[in-house]
Amino acid sequence: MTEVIAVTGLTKIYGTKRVVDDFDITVPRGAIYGFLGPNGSGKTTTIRMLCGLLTPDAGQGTCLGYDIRAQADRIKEQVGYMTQKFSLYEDLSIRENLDFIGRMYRVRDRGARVAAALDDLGLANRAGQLAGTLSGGWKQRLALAACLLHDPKLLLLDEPTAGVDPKARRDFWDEIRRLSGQGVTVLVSTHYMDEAVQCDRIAYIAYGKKLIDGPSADIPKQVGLETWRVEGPDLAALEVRVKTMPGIVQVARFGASLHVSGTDKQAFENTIETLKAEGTHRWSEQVAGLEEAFIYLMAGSRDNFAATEDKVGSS
Ligand SMILES: Nc1ncnc2c1ncn2[C@@H]1O[C@H](COP(=O)(O)OP(=O)(O)OP(=O)(O)O)[C@@H](O)[C@H]1O
Repeated sequence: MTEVIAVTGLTKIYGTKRVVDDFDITVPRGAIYGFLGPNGSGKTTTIRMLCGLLTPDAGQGTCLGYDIRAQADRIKEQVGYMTQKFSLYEDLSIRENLDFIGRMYRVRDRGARVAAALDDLGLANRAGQLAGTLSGGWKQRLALAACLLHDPKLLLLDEPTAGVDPKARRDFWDEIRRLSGQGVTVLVSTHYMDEAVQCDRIAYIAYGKKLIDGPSADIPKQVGLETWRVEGPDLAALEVRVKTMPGIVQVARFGASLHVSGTDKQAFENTIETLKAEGTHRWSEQVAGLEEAFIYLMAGSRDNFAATEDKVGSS
């Protein structure tokens, strides 16, 4: 099986809200697939339908070769799911938590597996410490270790490093890369650019619909940003002025330069010509990268939950 997830038409409706709307996705084995999108856009609901925790209102397909409707229990056994909030027991010790998860999944050689996980984590000498006393970064490493105990073939990570410092995020991603290298497939929802750039493929979701999907390298093209880089004096003042000019949809600071982007080719190029003619700054055309595309997508995203509530309220 080369496709770990293959679903079409996935839909979930709560009341009058289609929180996931006709969602298709194919995830190849070993891929790191990023789910990007604003709050309330349906990422968690999608993940929960894929792993058999939630029954879709429409749609069909397979996850790990099992039917997402008829064989949800089989899927749950083989998936590692790390939820947004720390879901282990804060008043159990680190070892007790791992042992409990091992029992739940009926892990063979549980004692040895837990000991190995503690060693891998570097927590063997703190195994008796209560999980609730760990820092955010350590809690997240423990949660990852717990959801790996039963050797899942698919990892579903829902904003796994929210609120975790950059160093701990990097360590976490080193581990994810290592797992992916071993053939574990990873689906991860994220709001962070440094996580998005780690993904092989990206799907961008808003209002429950998938708007963009493809290999990370293709995303900037799909977003359709034209970008110029500008260097020179007083970039702060230039930034304020350029933002209001016709055809400009984004001005982002990259070190000692600005990246100025537009989507309407004609209007954008007219404005760039006007600015270049001023002769005060150095302008060079730039191939838009994932960073610009990510900033553009996330900046254009209102909180979908609030937006939906507005719509409901005003109707
Ligand atoms: N059990 C439920 N009952 C009613 N509405 C729900 C339920 N679960 C989710 N929703 C709504 O569905 C929408 C999508 O929520 P979901 O948590 O899937 O989004 P998300 O993209 O994961 O957001 P976030 O990044 O904030 O976690 C939201 O408007 C949410 O309020």
